[in-house]
Amino acid sequence: MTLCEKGHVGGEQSSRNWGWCRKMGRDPREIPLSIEALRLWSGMNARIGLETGFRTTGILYLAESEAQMADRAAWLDYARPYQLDSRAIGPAEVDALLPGNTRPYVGAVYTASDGRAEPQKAAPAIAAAARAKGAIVLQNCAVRGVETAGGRVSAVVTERGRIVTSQVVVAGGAWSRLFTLPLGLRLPQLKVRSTVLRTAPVEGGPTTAGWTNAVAWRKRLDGGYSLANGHGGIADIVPDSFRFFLDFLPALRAEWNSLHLRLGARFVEEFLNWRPAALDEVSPYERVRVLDPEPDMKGSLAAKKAFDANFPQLAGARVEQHWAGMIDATPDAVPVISSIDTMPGLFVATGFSGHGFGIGPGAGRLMAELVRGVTPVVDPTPFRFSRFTDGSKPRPIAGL
Ligand SMILES: NCCCC(=O)O
Repeated sequence: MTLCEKGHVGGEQSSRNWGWCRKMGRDPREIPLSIEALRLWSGMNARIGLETGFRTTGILYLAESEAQMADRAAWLDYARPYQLDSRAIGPAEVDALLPGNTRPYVGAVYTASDGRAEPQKAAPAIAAAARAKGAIVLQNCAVRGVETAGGRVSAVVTERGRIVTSQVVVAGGAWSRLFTLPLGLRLPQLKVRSTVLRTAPVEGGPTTAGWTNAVAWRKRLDGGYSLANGHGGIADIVPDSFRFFLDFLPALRAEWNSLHLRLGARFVEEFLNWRPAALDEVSPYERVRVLDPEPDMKGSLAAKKAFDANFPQLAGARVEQHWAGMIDATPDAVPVISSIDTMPGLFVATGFSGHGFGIGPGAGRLMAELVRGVTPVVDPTPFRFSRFTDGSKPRPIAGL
């Protein structure tokens, strides 16, 4: 197995996300895969002999009104068949889980068995373990494209030469749409810019992660907190926003109150530079080794302010870093983990829609099983690429 990475392992979204590993709040189509992912996370450090930062900390989705509590708790109906430990709790239990919290909540949905890992540690550690098992991990080695023979995958062309192969998995995150375009695929994928900050280590405070309307927090392995704004991020308007407008219209309607649309430099950047190149030319993947978008400082500082208001005893915690990442989203907010019917040997794993880190180990297992042609750990049907081409009209499930 050879992994080609245009930059370095853990350079883009795998290191830039919140670090949450959760079953709670998942789209029902993802619940079985998230259960498998949490099972794998819980044994990951022992399995690879390295520290990923995974800890079972519990996660709270907090409610500020009875109406919001009812919305949050509605998800429990989807989870019931799986007998998870997710449950609705009242204000007394919220207070017990959030020492020092000063904001009143009417309750929360709580999953004690959910947790977090450290995005900046996990992917490099897992890659190192794969290497130790014989995988070849090539960094600074962009794949420019895929070659076929008789309609089947026959090779990938990298900036350093050709690799003959009959099977390729495109797991390109925000780049997957561009990469699959010359392969004749119409992968409806847009990007959401999400900003996170981290504080210096601080004594005390909750170990349970929490998500309010204003801020999401989780304790870090280094003793600080990772914080993000409670809203859904910034959707930069780019040429693909127009191409996929109708595909994403239901998602846009569902997320209208939490997404911020922006027209700015990203439109020009993608219009000019996000274009397929010939395989013997320098590709966009070499020109942008690491996609490092501008953090949304206003939103990030608002998150810190909200966290400080919740936990005044932690307000002195210094902000060490703000960063942003590009979430790659599909119209139904469910990933693609799929073979591609029109090109035997081609597989795609992408579109994790902001939930990819937590579900990653399960997604990796499922993709590997599809490639090997063995019985998959969960039903892969919800993740098939062909839902975008067979007239299914994929859309998010209302209320999630
Ligand atoms: N963009 C949200 C990241 C956390 C999560 O959904 O698990």
